[in-house]
Amino acid sequence: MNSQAALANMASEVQKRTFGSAATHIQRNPAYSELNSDDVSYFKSILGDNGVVQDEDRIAVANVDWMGKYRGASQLLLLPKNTTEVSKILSYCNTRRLAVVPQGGNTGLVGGSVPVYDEVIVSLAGMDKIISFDNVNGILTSEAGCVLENLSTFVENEGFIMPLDLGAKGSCQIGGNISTNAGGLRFIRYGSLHGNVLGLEVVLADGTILDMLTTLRKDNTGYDLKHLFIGSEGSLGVVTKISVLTPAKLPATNVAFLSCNDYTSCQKLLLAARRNLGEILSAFEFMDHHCIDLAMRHLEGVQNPLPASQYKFYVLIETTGSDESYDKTKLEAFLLRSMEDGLVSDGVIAQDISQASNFWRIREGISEASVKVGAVYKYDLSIPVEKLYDIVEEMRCRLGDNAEVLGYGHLGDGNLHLNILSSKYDDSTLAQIEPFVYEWTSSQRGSISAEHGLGLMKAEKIHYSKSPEAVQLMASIKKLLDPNSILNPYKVLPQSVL
Ligand SMILES: O=C(O)CC[C@@H](O)C(=O)O
Ligand SMILES: [Zn+2]
Repeated sequence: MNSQAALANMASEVQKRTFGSAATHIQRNPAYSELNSDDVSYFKSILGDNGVVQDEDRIAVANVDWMGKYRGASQLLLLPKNTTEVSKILSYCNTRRLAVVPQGGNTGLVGGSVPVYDEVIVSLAGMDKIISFDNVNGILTSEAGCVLENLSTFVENEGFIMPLDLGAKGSCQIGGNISTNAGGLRFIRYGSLHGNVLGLEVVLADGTILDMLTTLRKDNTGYDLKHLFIGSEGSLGVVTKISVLTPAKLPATNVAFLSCNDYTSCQKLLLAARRNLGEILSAFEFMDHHCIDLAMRHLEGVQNPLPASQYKFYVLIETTGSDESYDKTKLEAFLLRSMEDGLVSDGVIAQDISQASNFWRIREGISEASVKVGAVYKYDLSIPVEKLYDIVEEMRCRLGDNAEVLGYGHLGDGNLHLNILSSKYDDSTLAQIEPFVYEWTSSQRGSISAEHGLGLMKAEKIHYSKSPEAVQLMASIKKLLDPNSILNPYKVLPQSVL
């Protein structure tokens, strides 16, 4: 097969295997070169044989996302061990016009971390060293490929915690977390990575190493450029080192698992929790009963904390503070009062770590359980809390028996995860969901990507949440930093503006 025919074949294969409206009409950009044997030799000369992976099985793993939904056709996986090697890779790819996908733990949900066509995959997995920890100020500096859970364990041994926690912590990498501006379960208490990341080292598309790796809390010297890279999904540069502010670890954590009879009660409970638990409130997560049913069906070893009856909604509340008995008494009093006020129908406070882990396993495991069913359409929306559940109900009406619709997420942050489970991916189901879900979110002035990014899935949908002027400005920034558009192509921004 000649190379043109091979590419055409690859394109149609990618379209067949990659599901989602965004992917189906994007053509491979002909401006990109095709990889040749000289390129491979060059990469071997800088990375050694072990840093250049051509083994089909290993590349196959890196070509597909963890849901098995987005699949590229890359033939090359590179494993740099330091920033200089990343710089040499990008400088070469930029000159050669080879497109690149930076890859962290590949736990994303929007097809942002896998190739679309034959992009070279640059994995940060080999850059996983902790560089320093300032245990007076709680400032961690590390390479970007460190797995979040390893960093959590490290800082916890020092008496601190990571400001970020999420279900994928065992595989996701801090560089990927920062590149997607991951939100997660501690957002309500510690806020966004825009606030917690102090410094970054980033390699630009032409290989320039941009040293912004400060550990200062305050620094108003000019534009704060790191923010451009937090949440830009590897489309403006590759994050190679990070410094993060880690909050002190507090000794008392309590977790309650509650049920509510209706969504209005969940909202009122959130307000009551903010008022009554105040600064010790560290998580407020909600799930509808479809989520609990799914978790019980598909997660091994979990137990329903409230098995007596089926309730409509469940809420997980966590408090973290400095006084175990004071905090527990406060949470118990809050729970009792909420029951008297009719906001909570039933509830239980974890009596030990294993009960607390079971509560969290249910909440964190919903995403994992959702991909065991067949096909899952995932939407990650920011919507004003009072309207947040309306879209779940609208979707149920639209889809009827064709699908199971789940609503859960970080209620305390106004972030809904709308998951639609179906037996298989098909265009007719998709047509019932999109563009309605985006139009509806836009009509509420919500965001079509609260915390997962746009990736490939929503690159062409950005206009539902951003004005044409804002998108144009983003395109200008992309062209300035990556004029040959080699970094993570087809993602984040629509092709039409680039
Ligand atoms: O899979 C999803 O839709 C959500 C994943 C994650 O953000 C969560 O909060 O569990
Ligand atoms: Zn989430």
